[in-house]
Amino acid sequence: MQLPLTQPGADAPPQALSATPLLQLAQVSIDYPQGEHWVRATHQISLSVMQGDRFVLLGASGCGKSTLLKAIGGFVTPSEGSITLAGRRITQPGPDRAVVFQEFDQLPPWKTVRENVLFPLLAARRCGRKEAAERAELYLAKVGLAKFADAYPHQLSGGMKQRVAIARALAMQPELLLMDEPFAALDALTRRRMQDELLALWDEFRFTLVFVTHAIEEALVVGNRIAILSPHPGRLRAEIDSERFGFNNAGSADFQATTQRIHGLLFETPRAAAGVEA
Ligand SMILES: Nc1ncnc2c1ncn2[C@@H]1O[C@H](COP(=O)(O)OP(=O)(O)OP(=O)(O)O)[C@@H](O)[C@H]1O
Repeated sequence: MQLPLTQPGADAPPQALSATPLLQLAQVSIDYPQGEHWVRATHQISLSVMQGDRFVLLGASGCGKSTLLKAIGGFVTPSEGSITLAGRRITQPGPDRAVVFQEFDQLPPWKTVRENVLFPLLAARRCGRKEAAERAELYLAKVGLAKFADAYPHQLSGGMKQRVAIARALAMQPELLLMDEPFAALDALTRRRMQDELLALWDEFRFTLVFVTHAIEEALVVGNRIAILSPHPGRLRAEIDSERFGFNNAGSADFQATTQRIHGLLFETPRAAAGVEA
């Protein structure tokens, strides 16, 4: 069976043809200084993310996924190319992009769960105090943590901390939710549950997500589109439409075949990737 792959630089998938991309990366290269030299982390990557996409950046360790996400967040400046959000060039971090990281220590430990969600809302003047309080209650309830609003991060499990980070990010009602391997440090059962909960939140709020992972199955389940990056430096190898995959068909022949093909693309085994090489 042939995968619905598009080659790098090819047109966007059919459902998006008439829409304007929310996020656009055009020929983005990023270099880091290393001694007297520069090391290229990503090379001329072009991508378009549509409103409501669950867009996954998938690649092996060191291929530049986090670097690309940091550049979208405005924390890293590309050496060439441009990144635009709703037509505006990204040059610095802003409250229109909320980030959830992998690390459990992303929540200030001296603030309660409620304060953790409230603080960025107030600091960014995203809304007034009353609305901020209402948003904090709403999103904490949505991630199942209403009863823990007065707890401190050290009193929570890893999964609960990630739920707070997600509530904090969603409460900002950002144009883009950026997630950098948010579930990678969780045990397998919790990880799966968190993926499920994230999809349920997306069903309700339809935010636009850019999600970094190195796990093929996670990419297929979470994403509706997947960009596959090759390593050293990271280049766009292929783009996959993964809308049809979910937990309900994770054992299917189609799912397994797609997993194998992606594996071939990631690790450049020509046979496995036959017919879908970029
Ligand atoms: N601050 C930095 N300074 C110098 N080099 C860096 C820096 N951050 C990342 N790099 C280099 O850039 C390349 C891409 O790193 P990056 O963390 O983006 O990859 P990744 O795909 O997210 O990897 P992983 O899945 O292991 O987190 C690597 O070679 C890394 O060593």
